[in-house]
Amino acid sequence: MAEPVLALEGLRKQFGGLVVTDQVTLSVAPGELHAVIGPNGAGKTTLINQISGVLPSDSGRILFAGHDITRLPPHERARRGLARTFQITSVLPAFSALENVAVAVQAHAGSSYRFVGDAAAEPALNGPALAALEEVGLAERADVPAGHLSHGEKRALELAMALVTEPKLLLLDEPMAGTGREETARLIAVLRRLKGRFAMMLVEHDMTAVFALADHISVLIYGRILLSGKPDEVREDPQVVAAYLGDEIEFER
Ligand SMILES: Nc1ncnc2c1ncn2[C@@H]1O[C@H](COP(=O)(O)OP(=O)(O)OP(=O)(O)O)[C@@H](O)[C@H]1O
Repeated sequence: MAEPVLALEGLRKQFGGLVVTDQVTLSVAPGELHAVIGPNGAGKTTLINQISGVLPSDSGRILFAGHDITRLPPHERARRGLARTFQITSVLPAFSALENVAVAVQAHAGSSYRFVGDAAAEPALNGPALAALEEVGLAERADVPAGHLSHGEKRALELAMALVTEPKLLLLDEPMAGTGREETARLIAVLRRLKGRFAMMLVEHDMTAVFALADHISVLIYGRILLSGKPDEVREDPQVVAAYLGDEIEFER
């Protein structure tokens, strides 16, 4: 079996007396989409924060592309190809969609390009930026100010901004949150197209999205992995259904 892109070994995080993640061990294979599901407060966002480095882990190890990154700061993890998407902070509303992605291309390129106020004027930035917008279905909206995009389009834009960093792993934290049915379907289609090219870890409450996309699902309950397996195994596990999925899963059949 190919070396996993990401391997978590016994990861743990405690806030005061509250153990939020505990003994979390899982791995994400190259090109695999691994979904982490679980009820509110299960520790999913904390886990994503531990992986991206925003939160230091109390114990356990994080291996990324075979290297121990447990103690590295977030920017160093990002530089190695660990991209987190759907952070509200990243989009500049007054800039066009294309300019936003061009700025991300520029940031990734580092000092090779100098920012002179109009990043999108630089063809070397525009080319990859437009290609990324095409990948997420936003090419026709390239000139629209990001602030005027719909909620789902903004999420697709954030995804395009992550893609230009040439990630080895995309961490997707509830990309479908707040999107309508149609936009969810569009985002699912985008992620399905990207599947196989990037390894992805998806934290998501929308079970339609999870079961449409995941190759592997881990169920987190009270910070611990209750079950990790193929979607069909998870769907049919009586413990999981009882603890969490219930009617939602009936709905997805
Ligand atoms: N910085 C913090 N300090 C103290 N407690 C925290 C902190 N961050 C999270 N928690 C607690 O940790 C628990 C897990 O939170 P977390 O946000 O990781 O869960 P989640 O599975 O992502 O939930 P949701 O599905 O609602 O987003 C919650 O009880 C939360 O209140």
